[in-house]
Amino acid sequence: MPEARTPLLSVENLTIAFGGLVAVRDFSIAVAPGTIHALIGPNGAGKSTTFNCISRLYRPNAGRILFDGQDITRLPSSAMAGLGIARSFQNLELFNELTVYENILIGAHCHCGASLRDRLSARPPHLAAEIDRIIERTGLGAYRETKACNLDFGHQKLLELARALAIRPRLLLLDEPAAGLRNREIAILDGLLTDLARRDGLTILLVEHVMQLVMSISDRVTVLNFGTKIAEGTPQEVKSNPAVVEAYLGKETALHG
Ligand SMILES: Nc1ncnc2c1ncn2[C@@H]1O[C@H](COP(=O)(O)OP(=O)(O)OP(=O)(O)O)[C@@H](O)[C@H]1O
Repeated sequence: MPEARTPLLSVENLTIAFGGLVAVRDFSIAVAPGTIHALIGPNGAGKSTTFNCISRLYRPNAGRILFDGQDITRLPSSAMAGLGIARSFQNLELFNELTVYENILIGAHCHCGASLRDRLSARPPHLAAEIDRIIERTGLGAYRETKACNLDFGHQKLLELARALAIRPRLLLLDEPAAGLRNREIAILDGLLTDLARRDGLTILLVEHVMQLVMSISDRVTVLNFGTKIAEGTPQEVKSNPAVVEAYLGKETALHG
């Protein structure tokens, strides 16, 4: 059972406040290697804040974050890629004037700390083959030389995911990867994420509102409400949990993905 394995990522008793507002309180989560774990909850529940603590953009007031047994709570966000932690953002963070290939190339070079220009000019052949594999896998084959700004929204989202994959992560943190996607694109994302976890053994933690995707791909689901964990379990367990249904009251249909 995946749940019994030593977690790749553990968040222990995380608390973070903005002024007087406690955004996340005493929150813990354990993400087993090779699994897909979803973090869900109503708007303002603290999901992105938790993500920002894990990827070291925010500094928690209390608690610990362990990656593969190493305490990363005080490490800078710039150290994450080197450890094998990649993330995508809710608001896309692409280089609009660069092509699909170049955006992924920059992701692939992120370990080396070189300038943007150096990263673009250094094109070792082994990387080219790897980037082309990522481009094909993420369904961007027809857009290799297209500038990011000329892609439609769905393909821009896939490009963000492709760039995250280029760092060869062990842990992928995805902030609302399905937001704004059409059903057909969600189906592609579903297949891709499932394949990355099942075939490549990648560990994925995602924040997502699209319940159709969450319920389809997740091994475990953790539910936050008002900064506090209110439920955790398999998609089926979480879906029928009264506290979860109540948190989503008025939005119950959103849970039946
Ligand atoms: N940088 C910040 N400064 C002040 N308050 C913040 C900051 N970031 C988040 N918050 C507050 O913390 C709470 C949790 O916000 P957060 O964005 O983590 O929720 P969320 O679950 O990701 O919501 P959504 O699903 O709408 O993205 C909210 O009340 C929000 O206003």
